Amino acid sequence: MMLCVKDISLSLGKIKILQGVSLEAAAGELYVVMGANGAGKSTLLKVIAGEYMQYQGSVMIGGKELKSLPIAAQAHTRAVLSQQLTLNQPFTVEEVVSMGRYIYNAHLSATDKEIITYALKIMQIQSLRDRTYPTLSGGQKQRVQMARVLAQLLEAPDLQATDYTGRKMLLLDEPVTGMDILHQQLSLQLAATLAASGVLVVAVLHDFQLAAAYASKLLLLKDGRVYAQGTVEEILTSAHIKNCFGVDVAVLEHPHCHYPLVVTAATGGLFQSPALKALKVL
Ligand SMILES: Nc1ncnc2c1ncn2[C@@H]1O[C@H](COP(=O)(O)OP(=O)(O)OP(=O)(O)O)[C@@H](O)[C@H]1O
Repeated sequence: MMLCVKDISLSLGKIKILQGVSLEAAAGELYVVMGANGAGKSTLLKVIAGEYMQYQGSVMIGGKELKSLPIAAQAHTRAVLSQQLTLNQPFTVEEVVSMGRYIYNAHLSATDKEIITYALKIMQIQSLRDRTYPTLSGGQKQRVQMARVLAQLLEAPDLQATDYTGRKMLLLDEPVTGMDILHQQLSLQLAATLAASGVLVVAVLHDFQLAAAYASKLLLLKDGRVYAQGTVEEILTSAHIKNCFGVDVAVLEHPHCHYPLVVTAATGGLFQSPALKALKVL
């Protein structure tokens, strides 16, 4: 098992953010974390990324306790796309993507440069390479960030040439926020392709359809605890979604695809009187 999180708890200030969270994910999986705003998804990802070392419990990556791994070794094994990354300095797109390679060498080799160009191409941002990052649109920025983590992860300018099994982990926190439908699909297909090459991918997603189509395993968090984990069919049920998100949905069989369709059952119902009481608005 490449990633084994056992009974972790984390408090920030006086608030318990995560309580008794456990999960296991193997190399090659596309492991999706879902849950309502504030459920603890980003915090869980940050713990796995080594950003909060004061957690209780254990996080084993490739058989080693996270706390015992030197920072450089961590950066070489995993790439992280964080939520709400702010970068206000006028770096160009190419410079931002290059940051993914500087963790290996202070001077970029010919291979590093090929990987950077390849990542720009995969995320379809070559035409933006000389633009400054702060001037980009939200979805364009997110594509640049995907290209940066891709550049960090790859060992060759090719998606499928290398077997990354047991060596690389990709952590994506809401990677498709602001992206149009093409680039959402492109990003998840990229994640799935990397998973097929042995990368362990952990992604926080809010979109049920993307999760249904691409997740190999799903974890549902509620109030800092694991509410349920399992396959797409086990997790994406109308009862689980109602309990975690407070919304009535219908889970339908997709007419053409192997995954379920999650559709909201009614519009406007949240502002009818009993529902408002349940939401504690009245
Ligand atoms: N540094 C912090 N200090 C105090 N509380 C924090 C901190 N970071 C997060 N929290 C709180 O922890 C809880 C979980 O936050 P987290 O960002 O993990 O949620 P999330 O599930 O990723 O939500 P979202 O869907 O909105 O991104 C929230 O109540 C948040 O306010």
